[in-house]
Amino acid sequence: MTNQVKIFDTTLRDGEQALSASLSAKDKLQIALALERLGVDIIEAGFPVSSPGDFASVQMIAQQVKNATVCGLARAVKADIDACGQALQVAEQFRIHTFIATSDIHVNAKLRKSQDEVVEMAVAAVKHACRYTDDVEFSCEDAGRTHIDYLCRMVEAAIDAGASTINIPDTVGYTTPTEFGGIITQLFERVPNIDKATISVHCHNDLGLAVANSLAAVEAGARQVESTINGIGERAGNCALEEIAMILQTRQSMLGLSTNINATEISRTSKLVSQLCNMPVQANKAVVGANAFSHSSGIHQDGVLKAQNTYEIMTPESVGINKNNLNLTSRSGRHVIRHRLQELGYSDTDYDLEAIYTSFVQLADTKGTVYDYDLEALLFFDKQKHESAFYKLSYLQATSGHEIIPSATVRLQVGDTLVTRSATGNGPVNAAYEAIMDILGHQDIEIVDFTLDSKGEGADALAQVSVIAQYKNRRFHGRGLATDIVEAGVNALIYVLNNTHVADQIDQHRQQQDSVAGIK
Ligand SMILES: CC(=O)SCCNC(=O)CCNC(=O)[C@H](O)C(C)(C)COP(=O)(O)OP(=O)(O)OC[C@H]1O[C@@H](n2cnc3c(N)ncnc32)[C@H](O)[C@@H]1OP(=O)(O)O
Ligand SMILES: CC(C)C(=O)C(=O)O
Ligand SMILES: [Mg+2]
Repeated sequence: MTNQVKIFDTTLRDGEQALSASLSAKDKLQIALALERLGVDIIEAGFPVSSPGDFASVQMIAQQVKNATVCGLARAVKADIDACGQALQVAEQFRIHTFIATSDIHVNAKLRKSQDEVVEMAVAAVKHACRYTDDVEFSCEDAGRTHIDYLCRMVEAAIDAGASTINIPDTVGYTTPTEFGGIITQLFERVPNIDKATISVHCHNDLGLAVANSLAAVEAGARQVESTINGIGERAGNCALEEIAMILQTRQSMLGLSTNINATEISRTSKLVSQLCNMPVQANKAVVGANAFSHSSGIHQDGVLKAQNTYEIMTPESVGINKNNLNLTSRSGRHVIRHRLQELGYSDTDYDLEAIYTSFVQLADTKGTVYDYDLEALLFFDKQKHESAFYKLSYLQATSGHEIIPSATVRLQVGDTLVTRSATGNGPVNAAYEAIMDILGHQDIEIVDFTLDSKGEGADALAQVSVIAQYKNRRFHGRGLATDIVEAGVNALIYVLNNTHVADQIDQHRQQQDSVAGIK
């Protein structure tokens, strides 16, 4: 048996089933090309019979993707298989995936057929699909709840009919790893022609076991895993591609298995899918969550600073993330504070670590995460910081709507002077930001993250904007809250500007001290 596990991606088919808004053909193509770069073996691009739009996007993907097999789904129905064959035939390599349910509950209640009739439909479907291609996959829907004798009978019949891949789905995420691995073992033991097909698994996550069940199946001999980026899919989703791929890579010496996945593309692909599908990734999601490579507690941060593998079983770089993240929170300790201050250019003699640490813990208790600026402010100006804001909003008017150019007028108090500017932009927030940048004389401030949240429920919720900006070599965080989204955005930027202003003062102060001490 081969040690190579094929990765079958069904983000565009099972994943898409779970989206509140369908993806456009252009979005689907963009995802398919990202999956190709990621190195998946098979891309299930859609269900061509379901709509003319799906047919067209499967066809477009089949035309453009060259380095993966493009696949389409079809019920055990001639018209579905014909639609699949027609959409896919332009591809360099394609697969028809046909399926029918095999559990008693589905056969009786949903299909309303006898078991014999269902076997006949499956065999006829596989044979019909083989008229288009040798690469035919057959799935026993709800295999996880199918009686093992009937499952063995169905698998044998489908292989005899010409299926080269047999997929065993746990359609409703009902099984447990030992149980699911046991089903795969029994198929290998009891189906006489099993060696003529690749055994695949397709696990859903209703009990949070999709990845564990897929792994158990692979350990029992399955050599294809069906999965989706970020685990999106029907209900609680499917086996997360990035998780199973990183399990096989990280534990390769124990499992002895490999895939064609280029793991350094994982982060980028995850972000693309999350953005186009409008499905945020939870911060603590394995491999791709914002916190997957963040360390927040002092003991861990100390460990990671001494040796990264104390708390990292894979590197962020291995999945395409630049660097791990050491969050400064009230759980942090002195080692990480000293490390961060060193990164910001301060040497041990510039500050009293014990005094800074005491103020830091107090600030972190009230603020949550402490950013670079906050840390520096503790060194110099903390107390005065907010009392004497250098920039204050004095007036804001923004206009936006359908078919008008968004514009904004902003009046800022800059020290003792009032300055007013107007600008246009691609939206009212952008226009207001342009006006502010004009007031500042286009200082070198880059907005690297802009997050808008609603605080409260319903349309009258408050808008909270969080902005992270890069200024010189530091990152500044600002938050703004208002009933108006534009005002919240402007408040967040002004918060940042006041911090950059203080940072400039700190720099001047340090330069003066250095020159007094005779340092160039
Ligand atoms: C587990 C899975 O994820 S399976 C894939 C699920 N994905 C989708 O359903 C998305 C695409 N589906 C669609 O666009 C539509 O459901 C279509 C075009 C396939 C069918 O639409 P309709 O003809 O209107 O049927 P509808 O969806 O209401 O009902 C499904 C019919 O297919 C039958 N059916 C379900 N699965 C299969 C199968 N694998 N093979 C044959 N018939 C099947 C059902 O028994 C039902 O038949 P009935 O009309 O005789 O009762
Ligand atoms: C069509 C099949 C493979 C499926 O999505 C499932 O059973 O969950
Ligand atoms: Mg599914």
